[in-house]
Amino acid sequence: MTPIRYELIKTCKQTGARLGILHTPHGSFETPMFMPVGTLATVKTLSPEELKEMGAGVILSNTYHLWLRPGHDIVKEAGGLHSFMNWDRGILTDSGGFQVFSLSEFRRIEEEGVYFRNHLNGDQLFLSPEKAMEIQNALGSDIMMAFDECPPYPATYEYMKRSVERTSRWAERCLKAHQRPNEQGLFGIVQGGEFEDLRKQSAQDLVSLDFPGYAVGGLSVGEPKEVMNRVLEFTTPLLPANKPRYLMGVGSPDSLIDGAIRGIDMFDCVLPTRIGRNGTVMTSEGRVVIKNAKYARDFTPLDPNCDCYTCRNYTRAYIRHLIKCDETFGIRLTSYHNVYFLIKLMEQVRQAIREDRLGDFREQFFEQYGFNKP
Ligand SMILES: CNc1nc2c(CCNCC3CCCCC3)c3nc(N)[nH]c(=O)c3cc2[nH]1
Repeated sequence: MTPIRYELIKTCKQTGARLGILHTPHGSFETPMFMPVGTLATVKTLSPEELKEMGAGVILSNTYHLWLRPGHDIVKEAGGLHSFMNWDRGILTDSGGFQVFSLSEFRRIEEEGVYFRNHLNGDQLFLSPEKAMEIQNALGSDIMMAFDECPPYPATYEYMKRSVERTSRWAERCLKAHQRPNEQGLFGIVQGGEFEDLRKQSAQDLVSLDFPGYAVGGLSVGEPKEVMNRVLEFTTPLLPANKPRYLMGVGSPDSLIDGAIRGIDMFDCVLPTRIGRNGTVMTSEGRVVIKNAKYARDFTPLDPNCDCYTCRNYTRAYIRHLIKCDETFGIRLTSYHNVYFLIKLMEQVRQAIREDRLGDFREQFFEQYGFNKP
């Protein structure tokens, strides 16, 4: 029996968003949830204790990166990723498909797999469904992702159709290569771009293989937000209501709320730590670029409505000073706040679902954050 189980608690009467619990071998966590990204076996600058205190449940890592460095064999020898990085809650690993397309040039896609260059030293590499499963098996993640192609945006219908069919064949090969289905859950990834019939074909192919969970891939690749929302509107209903739905690579606060409203349960995004590293923070009143001179004598917290460690103890002026001086403590404070902000945003989304008012919450949040400003 699969170690991953989704429990639907209730549906928001105002929007249709779902409140659920994701049960994993490393704990049970409420959804909708935001999953911090820990590419190289660390959520950059933050400790596991800090992640726990802010309420992180599942974090992400990646087949491609850990295969290259330190090597999945070393992680396996350490007893798997949980012990290697001292994280005893949930871990989801992406299959490397996306990274091959986003990090590497000169790639060649064949039926057997993808030939590409190591983005660190230019060596020729080959990744396949079987190889991606071997690596994720060694990493010991609670949730593995099928090896897929995330096509570029935009792509022609013909290209997208061939890609969807190959991704479905690759998903089947992943299932066959799955060595420990009772210990690790494997999610299928729905592709098809913005073409409704291809999304339907992809979803039907994958649902017929009965995965414990499904991801909506191929989005947040440069398409307008209206396109993403439209694709979600006709894709999530194709997925079983009793299985978790993961929207890959999303995202900004508005996209998290709009994704939850369209039936998504799980999100991941590098945004909080990535923009945090250049001193940009998400606050309840919109983005703050802390290097801006206007904060030089601003002795208030990053976000007046935030109770995180950073906002309780430090001022904008101090954090601006650290970031401008390239002091490491500065990016720790901004990263902590940004991850905390998205995790707490999802707590507010879950509370709004409990009280059947996620539509009202969306209005109020968008207004305060400034998403509705023309
Ligand atoms: C940012 N937009 C976006 N990301 C996508 C991703 C990556 C999701 N994030 C994974 C982390 C990235 C950093 C390292 C750790 C794993 C996608 N992944 C896959 N496999 N397929 C997609 O269609 C797919 C589509 C995506 N769109």
